Amino acid sequence: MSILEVEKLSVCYEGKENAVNDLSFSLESGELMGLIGPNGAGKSTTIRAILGLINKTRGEVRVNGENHRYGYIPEHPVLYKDLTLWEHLELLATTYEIPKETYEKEAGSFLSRFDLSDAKHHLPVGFSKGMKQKVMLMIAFLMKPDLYIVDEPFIGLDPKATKELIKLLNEEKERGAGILMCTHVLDTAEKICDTFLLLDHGQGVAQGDLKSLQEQAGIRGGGLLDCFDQLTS
Ligand SMILES: Nc1ncnc2c1ncn2[C@@H]1O[C@H](COP(=O)(O)OP(=O)(O)OP(=O)(O)O)[C@@H](O)[C@H]1O
Repeated sequence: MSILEVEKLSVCYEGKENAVNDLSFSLESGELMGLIGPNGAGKSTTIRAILGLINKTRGEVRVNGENHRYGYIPEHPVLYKDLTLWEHLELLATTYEIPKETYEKEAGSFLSRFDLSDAKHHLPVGFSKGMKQKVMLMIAFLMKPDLYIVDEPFIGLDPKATKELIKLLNEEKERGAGILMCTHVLDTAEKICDTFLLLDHGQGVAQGDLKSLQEQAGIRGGGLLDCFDQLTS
C-alpha cells in the first residue's frame, strides 16, 4: 500500500521558478526512501510541500495509511523552552490520546535507549544539539505515525544514538510505516535505505533501489556516491 503519493508536484518561490518541477513518486508501507541531491536541488522544498508548509504551484500530495498521521523530524530541533523533556513527551501523549501506561513504558524505554534518563526532568535550555535532536526523535517515535519525514537526522547524533535511530527506523518499517529521509550522509543512506529519490535542479533524475540507480548511472556495482556523482554531473 502506498503511504505517500506525490504526483506532478511543482513549487515556485518568488524569484525562483521551478524549485521543484513536475516531481512524482510514491512511498510504500515498510519502505525507507532516501531523498538525496546536491545543495539547492529542492529536497527541503519537497518536504515542506508534503507537510503543507508552503503552497504547491501544481500537483497533488496524498498521505494514505490508517491514521493519516505523519511524524516530522526536522533538521533543527524545535522545543518548548518552558517544558522539561518528560513534559514534552507527556504533551505529545495527551495530544494523541496515548494511554498513560503505554507512553510511560515506551517513553521510559526511549530515554534509556538514547541515554537521556538522567535529563528526564530537565529543561531543554541546557541540552546539546544532539540531545535536542534525540528529544525530537523520541516525540516522533512515540507518536507512531504511518509516515515519517526525517530531515538530515544523523548530524549531531553520537554513534550509539545513530545505531539506536537505525534500529528504531527498522522497527517502524516492520510495523508498516513509510519513511522519507533527506540526507547528505550517503554511506549511511546506502546501508539503510531501500530506495532512493535523486533530485537535481528541482527534477527527479533517478529513482529506485541501488541496483536500479547503478543501471541508470551506467556504473555496475558502483556505490551510492558514484551514482550520485554520475547522475548529477
Ligand atoms: N524561501 C525561498 N525563496 C526563494 N528561493 C528559495 C527559497 N527556499 C529555497 N529556495 C531556492 O529553491 C531551490 C531549492 O532549495 P531547497 O532548500 O529545497 O534545496 P535543498 O535540496 O534542500 O538544499 P540543501 O541540500 O542545501 O539543504 C534553491 O535554488 C533555493 O535557492
